[in-house]
Amino acid sequence: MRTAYGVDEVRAAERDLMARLPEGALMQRAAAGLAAASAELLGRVYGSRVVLLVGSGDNGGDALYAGARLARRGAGVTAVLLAPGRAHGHGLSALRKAGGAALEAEGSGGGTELGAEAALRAVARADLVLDGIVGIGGKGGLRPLAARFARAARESEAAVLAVDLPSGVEADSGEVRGEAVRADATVTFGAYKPGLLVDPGREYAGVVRLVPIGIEPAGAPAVEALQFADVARLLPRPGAESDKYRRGVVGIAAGSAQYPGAGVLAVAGAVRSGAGAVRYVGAAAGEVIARFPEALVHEGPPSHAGRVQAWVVGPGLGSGQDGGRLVADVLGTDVPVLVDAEGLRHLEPSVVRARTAPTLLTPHAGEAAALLGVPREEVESARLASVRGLAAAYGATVLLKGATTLVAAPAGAPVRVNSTGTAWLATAGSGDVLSGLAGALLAAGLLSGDAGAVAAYLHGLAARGASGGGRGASGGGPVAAQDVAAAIPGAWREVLG
Ligand SMILES: NC(=O)C1=CN([C@@H]2O[C@H](COP(=O)(O)OP(=O)(O)OC[C@H]3O[C@@H](n4cnc5c(N)ncnc54)[C@H](OP(=O)(O)O)[C@@H]3O)[C@@H](O)[C@H]2O)[C@@H](O)CC1
Ligand SMILES: [K+]
Repeated sequence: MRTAYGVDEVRAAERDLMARLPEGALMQRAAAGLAAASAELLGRVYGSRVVLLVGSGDNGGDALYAGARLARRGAGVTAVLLAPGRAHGHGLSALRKAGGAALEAEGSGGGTELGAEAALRAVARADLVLDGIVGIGGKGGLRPLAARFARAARESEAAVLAVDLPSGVEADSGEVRGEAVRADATVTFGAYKPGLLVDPGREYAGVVRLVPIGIEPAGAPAVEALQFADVARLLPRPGAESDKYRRGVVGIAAGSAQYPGAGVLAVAGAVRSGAGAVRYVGAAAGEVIARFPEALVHEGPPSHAGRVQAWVVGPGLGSGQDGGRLVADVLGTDVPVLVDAEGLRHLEPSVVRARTAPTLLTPHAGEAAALLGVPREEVESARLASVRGLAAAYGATVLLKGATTLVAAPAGAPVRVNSTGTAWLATAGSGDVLSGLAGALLAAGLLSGDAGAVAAYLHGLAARGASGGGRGASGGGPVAAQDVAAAIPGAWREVLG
């Protein structure tokens, strides 16, 4: 499991350790990790041009000490001081002693070159820029001078390495207000911060490397990401004695005369995901049976369809009264229910809260915005707060779709983040497949938070497999939703194998 801790937890762990170590020891560990990552990005340190963007806190101190190490190895290192009188004193001395220079980006203080213009020219000419403007002490959006240098770093050809986290990204949430540094890589210290795993912050961080400096945050992480081994542990495996009921019967109430395909794709996701049997209720029974003769189709309300261990309701339902009746009927059962897509339009918080069995809601940003009564942009810019808010309001587990998927439980457990997906996955019908997949896992007995996170993981992996993109998020070619469903068994084998 990859875990990420909030600023308060990291600070508390730092205090505990600092009390037992000589002064400056943690900063030296951080600087050593930064210098090693810098050397990797540069390829050759000797003769390279390195610029340090140095703010007024310890984040800038880390950059200065790393710069001193690089200067000793023959790099030409220039520190750009954004708050000249307040830069980390010992770090600045160390840099100067190692042969590095400093420019003052503000005011008309001393130094060999003056003013922001010279500093901006240095950034434009650099091979590597180290972003030590702010770390976990950052508050609000970047101030104007810092924002100007964040832009300059982005416009320069230099590789950009963020110290602890890209300046302008909120450590606890991944929110970005205005300008932020866009890094090719980030070296983070002691623990991942939520903002490095959650969009939009994640996109600014590039490749993230964790440098252990000895701190061990206590308590539950704020955010966690399942890894291969975690998913393998959670995946249901049929035993010799398993019959279809033990494997789990999943019910799918989806599709309409207008959108029969959504019903077919939700069934496809469930059939490919280990369900013992799939029952289908809805207007696309003919299409479903034609494609999946193994499905059991029923007429009448879902609650009369026979034994089911979990229901999926919503994909492709019309928004009319029929949809509302179907959702109400399914929510009235005492088994786990997943509500997706049009089904989400018929939700009453009080009805969901009153359920005794788990409910899993799977909105994309637009649907989440409608549920919260806010504009879509607000959900996209504050994804962590949005998913937590929805889970609390509905007393349900919520899976918020996106380039990274977030899964929040109502009782405030760590939010699960998944980034196995690929940009090719943003295609019509892929959400329907996800609902069938997650429904099958619910029917197999997984807890709703596990079912959501494991489904998101497999769905992303299947899409990568189908797109031929390997394990990278941007490779490969187009995929259709049915290709994703067909690739689920392969993704499953990959995890177990
Ligand atoms: N945790 C650990 O174990 C270890 C942590 N270490 C390192 O320490 C870092 C934390 O250092 P920190 O506490 O000194 O805060 P930091 O991030 O440098 O920023 C504070 C300064 O920024 C300023 N500022 C604030 N907001 C701003 C904005 N929007 N735009 C512009 N400026 C803004 C603010 O200015 P002020 O408000 O005071 O005017 C203040 O002076 C951490 O990220 C890691 O790199 C390592 O050395 C190893 C061990
Ligand atoms: K930084």
